[in-house]
Amino acid sequence: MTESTNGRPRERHRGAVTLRRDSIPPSTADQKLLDSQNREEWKTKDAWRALRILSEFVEGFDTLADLPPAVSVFGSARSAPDSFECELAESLGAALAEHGYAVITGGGPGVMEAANRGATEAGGLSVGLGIELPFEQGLNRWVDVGIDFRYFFVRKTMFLKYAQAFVVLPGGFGTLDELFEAITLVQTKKVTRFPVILMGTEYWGGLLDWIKTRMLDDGKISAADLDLIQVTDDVAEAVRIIMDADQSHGEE
Ligand SMILES: C/C(=C\CNc1ncnc2c1ncn2[C@@H]1O[C@H](COP(=O)(O)O)[C@@H](O)[C@H]1O)CO
Repeated sequence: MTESTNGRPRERHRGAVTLRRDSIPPSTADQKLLDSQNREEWKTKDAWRALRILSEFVEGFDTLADLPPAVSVFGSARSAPDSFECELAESLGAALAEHGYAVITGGGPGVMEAANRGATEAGGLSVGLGIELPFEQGLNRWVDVGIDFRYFFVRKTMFLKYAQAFVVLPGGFGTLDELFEAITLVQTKKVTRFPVILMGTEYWGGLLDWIKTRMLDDGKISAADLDLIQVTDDVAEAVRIIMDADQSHGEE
Protein backbone atom coordinates (compact mmCIF):
# COMPACT_ATOMS: atom_id res chain seq x y z
CA MET A 1 0.00 0.00 0.00
CA THR A 2 1.64 3.26 -1.11
CA GLU A 3 -1.13 5.71 -0.20
CA SER A 4 -2.46 6.15 3.30
CA THR A 5 -6.17 6.37 4.06
CA ASN A 6 -6.08 10.19 3.96
CA GLY A 7 -4.74 10.22 0.38
CA ARG A 8 -1.24 11.33 1.36
CA PRO A 9 1.75 9.06 0.70
CA ARG A 10 2.86 6.78 3.53
CA GLU A 11 5.65 8.50 5.40
CA ARG A 12 8.26 7.73 8.06
CA HIS A 13 10.55 10.24 9.79
CA ARG A 14 14.06 9.27 10.85
CA GLY A 15 15.73 12.29 12.38
CA ALA A 16 16.09 14.82 9.55
CA VAL A 17 15.19 12.21 6.95
CA THR A 18 11.67 11.69 5.57
CA LEU A 19 10.99 8.34 3.91
CA ARG A 20 7.96 7.75 1.71
CA ARG A 21 6.28 4.81 -0.03
CA ASP A 22 8.62 1.90 -0.88
CA SER A 23 11.59 3.61 0.75
CA ILE A 24 10.07 2.92 4.16
CA PRO A 25 11.98 -0.03 5.64
CA PRO A 26 10.00 -2.85 7.28
CA SER A 27 11.67 -2.39 10.68
CA THR A 28 12.40 0.51 13.01
CA ALA A 29 15.67 1.65 14.60
CA ASP A 30 14.44 0.46 18.02
CA GLN A 31 13.63 -3.00 16.61
CA LYS A 32 17.09 -3.30 15.04
CA LEU A 33 18.84 -2.23 18.25
CA LEU A 34 16.89 -4.62 20.45
CA ASP A 35 16.76 -7.57 18.02
CA SER A 36 18.60 -10.58 19.49
CA GLN A 37 18.46 -12.61 16.24
CA ASN A 38 21.13 -10.80 14.24
CA ARG A 39 24.07 -11.28 16.59
CA GLU A 40 26.56 -10.53 13.79
CA GLU A 41 25.25 -6.95 13.76
CA TRP A 42 26.29 -6.46 17.41
CA LYS A 43 29.94 -6.29 16.28
CA THR A 44 29.47 -4.38 13.05
CA LYS A 45 26.57 -2.01 13.65
CA ASP A 46 25.92 -1.35 17.36
CA ALA A 47 28.92 0.94 17.87
CA TRP A 48 27.60 3.17 15.07
CA ARG A 49 24.12 3.01 16.54
CA ALA A 50 25.56 4.45 19.74
CA LEU A 51 26.50 7.59 17.80
CA ARG A 52 22.99 7.85 16.40
CA ILE A 53 21.59 7.48 19.91
CA LEU A 54 23.94 10.22 21.10
CA SER A 55 22.80 12.53 18.30
CA GLU A 56 19.20 11.98 19.38
CA PHE A 57 20.06 13.09 22.90
CA VAL A 58 21.85 16.17 21.50
CA GLU A 59 18.86 17.11 19.33
CA GLY A 60 16.42 16.64 22.22
CA PHE A 61 18.50 18.58 24.75
CA ASP A 62 19.14 21.39 22.26
CA THR A 63 15.51 21.77 21.26
CA LEU A 64 13.95 21.50 24.72
CA ALA A 65 16.46 23.45 26.82
CA ASP A 66 14.51 26.68 26.36
CA LEU A 67 11.10 25.30 27.33
CA PRO A 68 9.19 27.13 30.05
CA PRO A 69 7.99 25.00 33.00
CA ALA A 70 6.20 22.04 31.47
CA VAL A 71 3.94 19.12 32.30
CA SER A 72 4.10 15.74 30.53
CA VAL A 73 0.67 14.32 29.77
CA PHE A 74 0.35 10.61 28.99
CA GLY A 75 -2.66 8.65 27.76
CA SER A 76 -4.13 6.38 25.13
CA ALA A 77 -3.27 6.70 21.44
CA ARG A 78 -6.61 5.03 20.66
CA SER A 79 -9.20 7.17 22.45
CA ALA A 80 -11.89 8.79 20.30
CA PRO A 81 -12.02 12.61 20.28
CA ASP A 82 -15.41 12.58 22.04
CA SER A 83 -14.31 10.16 24.78
CA PHE A 84 -14.29 11.15 28.46
CA GLU A 85 -10.48 11.05 28.58
CA CYS A 86 -9.98 13.19 25.45
CA GLU A 87 -12.37 15.82 26.74
CA LEU A 88 -10.53 15.78 30.08
CA ALA A 89 -7.15 15.98 28.32
CA GLU A 90 -8.25 18.95 26.25
CA SER A 91 -9.46 20.86 29.33
CA LEU A 92 -6.27 19.93 31.15
CA GLY A 93 -4.08 21.11 28.24
CA ALA A 94 -5.94 24.43 28.21
CA ALA A 95 -5.73 24.92 31.98
CA LEU A 96 -2.01 24.14 32.03
CA ALA A 97 -1.42 26.62 29.21
CA GLU A 98 -3.43 29.28 31.02
CA HIS A 99 -1.16 28.81 34.05
CA GLY A 100 2.01 29.17 31.98
CA TYR A 101 2.94 25.52 31.54
CA ALA A 102 4.01 23.99 28.24
CA VAL A 103 2.28 20.67 27.55
CA ILE A 104 4.48 17.75 26.46
CA THR A 105 2.87 14.64 24.93
CA GLY A 106 3.91 11.77 22.69
CA GLY A 107 2.66 13.85 19.77
CA GLY A 108 0.35 11.07 18.60
CA PRO A 109 -3.44 10.69 18.29
CA GLY A 110 -6.09 10.22 21.01
CA VAL A 111 -5.38 11.66 24.44
CA MET A 112 -2.06 13.11 23.25
CA GLU A 113 -3.74 15.05 20.47
CA ALA A 114 -6.47 16.29 22.81
CA ALA A 115 -3.96 17.62 25.36
CA ASN A 116 -1.93 19.30 22.60
CA ARG A 117 -5.09 20.79 21.14
CA GLY A 118 -6.20 22.21 24.48
CA ALA A 119 -2.80 23.81 25.02
CA THR A 120 -2.54 25.29 21.53
CA GLU A 121 -6.08 26.67 21.47
CA ALA A 122 -5.49 28.32 24.84
CA GLY A 123 -2.41 30.05 23.41
CA GLY A 124 0.15 27.86 25.20
CA LEU A 125 3.18 25.95 23.99
CA SER A 126 2.34 22.48 22.73
CA VAL A 127 5.18 19.97 22.46
CA GLY A 128 5.10 16.54 20.79
CA LEU A 129 7.79 13.92 21.25
CA GLY A 130 6.97 11.49 18.47
CA ILE A 131 8.33 7.98 18.06
CA GLU A 132 9.21 6.01 14.95
CA LEU A 133 6.75 3.12 14.73
CA PRO A 134 6.47 0.33 12.15
CA PHE A 135 3.11 1.65 11.02
CA GLU A 136 2.10 5.04 9.73
CA GLN A 137 2.62 7.82 12.15
CA GLY A 138 3.07 11.56 12.26
CA LEU A 139 2.85 14.32 14.81
CA ASN A 140 -0.67 15.53 15.44
CA ARG A 141 -1.59 18.92 13.97
CA TRP A 142 -1.67 20.69 17.34
CA VAL A 143 2.03 20.24 18.06
CA ASP A 144 4.06 23.47 17.81
CA VAL A 145 7.46 22.07 18.76
CA GLY A 146 7.93 18.49 17.62
CA ILE A 147 10.78 16.01 17.65
CA ASP A 148 10.64 12.56 16.07
CA PHE A 149 12.66 10.02 18.03
CA ARG A 150 13.91 6.66 16.83
CA TYR A 151 14.64 5.29 20.28
CA PHE A 152 11.98 4.99 22.98
CA PHE A 153 14.46 5.31 25.84
CA VAL A 154 15.91 8.59 24.51
CA ARG A 155 12.40 10.01 24.16
CA LYS A 156 11.50 8.93 27.70
CA THR A 157 14.43 10.87 29.10
CA MET A 158 12.99 14.02 27.50
CA PHE A 159 9.50 13.47 28.97
CA LEU A 160 11.04 13.24 32.42
CA LYS A 161 13.82 15.80 32.26
CA TYR A 162 11.73 18.69 31.00
CA ALA A 163 8.57 18.22 33.08
CA GLN A 164 7.59 19.61 36.45
CA ALA A 165 4.86 16.98 36.81
CA PHE A 166 3.31 14.00 35.08
CA VAL A 167 -0.40 13.61 34.44
CA VAL A 168 -1.63 10.19 33.35
CA LEU A 169 -5.02 9.73 31.71
CA PRO A 170 -6.63 6.41 30.77
CA GLY A 171 -4.48 4.37 28.42
CA GLY A 172 -3.02 0.98 27.59
CA PHE A 173 0.43 -0.60 27.80
CA GLY A 174 2.27 2.51 26.58
CA THR A 175 0.59 4.66 29.21
CA LEU A 176 1.22 2.12 31.98
CA ASP A 177 4.87 1.94 30.98
CA GLU A 178 5.16 5.73 31.25
CA LEU A 179 3.25 5.81 34.55
CA PHE A 180 5.36 3.15 36.22
CA GLU A 181 8.63 4.57 34.93
CA ALA A 182 7.71 7.97 36.41
CA ILE A 183 6.70 6.47 39.78
CA THR A 184 9.79 4.26 39.92
CA LEU A 185 12.06 7.24 39.34
CA VAL A 186 10.31 9.21 42.08
CA GLN A 187 10.28 6.20 44.46
CA THR A 188 14.00 5.56 43.98
CA LYS A 189 14.70 9.29 44.24
CA LYS A 190 16.25 9.40 40.79
CA VAL A 191 14.08 12.45 40.17
CA THR A 192 13.09 14.91 42.85
CA ARG A 193 9.63 14.31 44.16
CA PHE A 194 7.42 15.53 41.32
CA PRO A 195 3.67 15.03 41.32
CA VAL A 196 2.39 12.01 39.45
CA ILE A 197 -1.34 12.58 38.98
CA LEU A 198 -3.80 9.99 37.71
CA MET A 199 -6.93 11.38 36.09
CA GLY A 200 -9.88 9.08 35.45
CA THR A 201 -10.76 7.73 38.91
CA GLU A 202 -13.16 5.16 37.57
CA TYR A 203 -10.69 3.83 34.98
CA TRP A 204 -7.77 3.58 37.39
CA GLY A 205 -9.84 2.27 40.34
CA GLY A 206 -9.13 -1.43 39.77
CA LEU A 207 -5.39 -0.92 39.41
CA LEU A 208 -5.26 1.30 42.51
CA ASP A 209 -7.22 -1.28 44.54
CA TRP A 210 -4.79 -3.99 43.47
CA ILE A 211 -1.80 -1.80 44.36
CA LYS A 212 -3.31 -1.02 47.79
CA THR A 213 -4.32 -4.55 48.61
CA ARG A 214 -2.08 -7.03 46.80
CA MET A 215 1.13 -5.03 46.33
CA LEU A 216 1.05 -3.35 49.72
CA ASP A 217 -0.20 -6.38 51.65
CA ASP A 218 2.52 -8.51 50.07
CA GLY A 219 5.15 -6.01 51.17
CA LYS A 220 6.19 -5.18 47.61
CA ILE A 221 5.75 -1.46 48.27
CA SER A 222 5.58 0.52 51.49
CA ALA A 223 2.55 2.49 52.72
CA ALA A 224 4.42 5.73 52.04
CA ASP A 225 4.76 4.75 48.38
CA LEU A 226 1.00 5.11 47.99
CA ASP A 227 1.45 8.84 48.49
CA LEU A 228 3.54 9.02 45.33
CA ILE A 229 0.37 8.86 43.24
CA GLN A 230 -2.40 11.45 43.45
CA VAL A 231 -5.80 10.84 41.90
CA THR A 232 -8.38 13.35 40.73
CA ASP A 233 -10.85 14.02 37.93
CA ASP A 234 -10.82 17.73 38.60
CA VAL A 235 -8.64 19.75 36.22
CA ALA A 236 -8.40 22.70 38.62
CA GLU A 237 -7.22 20.40 41.40
CA ALA A 238 -4.60 18.79 39.15
CA VAL A 239 -3.25 22.23 38.25
CA ARG A 240 -3.26 23.26 41.93
CA ILE A 241 -1.27 20.14 42.91
CA ILE A 242 1.30 20.94 40.22
CA MET A 243 1.57 24.61 41.18
CA ASP A 244 1.86 23.83 44.92
CA ALA A 245 4.66 21.33 44.24
CA ASP A 246 6.38 23.85 41.98
CA GLN A 247 6.18 26.48 44.67
CA SER A 248 7.50 24.24 47.44
CA HIS A 249 10.44 23.24 45.19
CA GLY A 250 11.24 26.91 44.72
CA GLU A 251 11.30 27.38 48.50
CA GLU A 252 13.71 24.45 49.13
C1 LIG B 1 -1.85 2.98 18.22
C2 LIG B 1 -1.91 4.13 17.28
C3 LIG B 1 -0.92 5.05 17.17
C4 LIG B 1 0.31 5.01 18.02
N1 LIG B 1 1.00 6.25 18.00
C5 LIG B 1 1.72 6.76 19.03
N2 LIG B 1 2.31 7.97 18.84
C6 LIG B 1 3.00 8.54 19.82
N3 LIG B 1 3.14 7.99 21.05
C7 LIG B 1 2.59 6.81 21.27
C8 LIG B 1 1.87 6.13 20.27
N4 LIG B 1 1.45 4.96 20.78
C9 LIG B 1 1.86 4.91 22.07
N5 LIG B 1 2.54 6.02 22.37
C10 LIG B 1 3.10 6.36 23.72
O1 LIG B 1 2.51 5.52 24.72
C11 LIG B 1 1.39 6.18 25.32
C12 LIG B 1 0.09 5.65 24.75
O2 LIG B 1 0.15 4.24 24.65
P1 LIG B 1 -1.20 3.38 24.84
O3 LIG B 1 -0.74 1.98 24.72
O4 LIG B 1 -2.14 3.80 23.74
O5 LIG B 1 -1.69 3.72 26.20
C13 LIG B 1 1.45 7.66 24.98
O6 LIG B 1 1.51 8.47 26.16
C14 LIG B 1 2.70 7.79 24.10
O7 LIG B 1 3.76 8.46 24.71
C15 LIG B 1 -3.14 4.15 16.46
O8 LIG B 1 -3.59 5.36 16.06
